[in-house]
Amino acid sequence: MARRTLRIATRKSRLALWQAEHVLRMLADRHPEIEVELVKIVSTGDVVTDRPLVEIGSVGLFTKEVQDAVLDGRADLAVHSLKDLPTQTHPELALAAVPERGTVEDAFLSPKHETLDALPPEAKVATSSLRRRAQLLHRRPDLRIVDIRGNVETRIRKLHEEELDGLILACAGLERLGLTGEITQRLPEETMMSAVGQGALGIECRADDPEILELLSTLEDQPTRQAVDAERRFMFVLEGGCHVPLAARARVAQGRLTLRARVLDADGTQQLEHAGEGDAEQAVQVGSELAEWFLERGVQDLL
Ligand SMILES: NCc1[nH]cc(CCC(=O)O)c1CC(=O)O
Repeated sequence: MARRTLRIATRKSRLALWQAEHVLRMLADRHPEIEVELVKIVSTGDVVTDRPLVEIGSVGLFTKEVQDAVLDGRADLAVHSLKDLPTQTHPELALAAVPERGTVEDAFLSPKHETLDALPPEAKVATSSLRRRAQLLHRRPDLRIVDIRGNVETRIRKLHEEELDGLILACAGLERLGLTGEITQRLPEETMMSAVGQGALGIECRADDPEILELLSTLEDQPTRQAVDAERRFMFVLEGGCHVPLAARARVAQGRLTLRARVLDADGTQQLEHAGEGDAEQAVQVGSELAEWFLERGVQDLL
C-alpha cells in the first residue's frame, strides 16, 4: 500500500459511526500495517429533519454527501447502510465490498403493548417508511400511522414523549447501538418483510482506484453480496427511481438463492407477493426475473 493512512467517510449519527468503526476494525484486523481514520460528514437527511422523508423525496438523501467526500478525494472509501444506498450506482464509484449481513428483520417497539397485534383499534404507530406504513395498514387498516424523523435515538425518545403506541425500527440498528432492550417484538417476515439491503453495509470507493478496490475485497462476504445483488436488482427493475412500498428478502444456502418480494399500494389495500429461486451465482438474474413477474401482473398500475 502506497498510502499509509486510509480515510473512511461516514455520517455523524451514532449508528453511522458504529458502522464505520466496525469497518475500521475489520480493516485494522486484516491490514495491521495501515492507519485508518474517519472523515465525518453531515448529510441532507440529517439536516432536514422537520419534513417527511417522502416529501424531501430525492434519492440518496443519506448517502450523497458521503459519496461526494470520496469523489473529491477527501476520503478513500465510504461506509453506508446498504438500505439507504440508491440502486442506481454513481458511474465514478464502485460498491467495492459488502461485508457479512447483520440482523435483517424489523422490530416493533412499544412501552404499552406487548405485540403489534395486541394494539388497540386506531392505535398510533410511527414510521417514515412507505414500506412499513403499507405493510402495517395491510394487516391493520385501522391504525393511525404518523410520520417520524430523526436518528434512532431521537425516534425512541419521541416514542416515549409523544404518546405514541408503537414505533417500527430495524433490529440491526438497535443491536448496533446496544438498544435491544427497547425491542418489544421482532417482526416475522410474514408481518413485516424487510427492505432491500436491510442489515447490510455497503462500502464504496472510486471505481478507478484499484489499490483500494483490492484492499476492500478482503471485507467481502459472498453469500451476503449475492443476496443483496438479487434484492437490489429486483428494486432497480421495478422502481426506475420512484419510491414505492416494496419489500424483498433473499437467502442463500448451499449455493442456492431464494428471493421473496412484496409490493403494496400506499395504503396497503392491495398486496402482491411472490418468490423466485436460482443458482446463487445468478443472483442478479433471479432479481430481474422476479421483478418481471410483478411487472407482468400490472404492478405499475398498483403503484
Ligand atoms: N433509513 C434509516 C436507516 N438506515 C439503516 C438503518 C438501520 C440499519 C439497517 O437497517 O441496515 C436505519 C434505521 C432504521 O430503519 O431503523
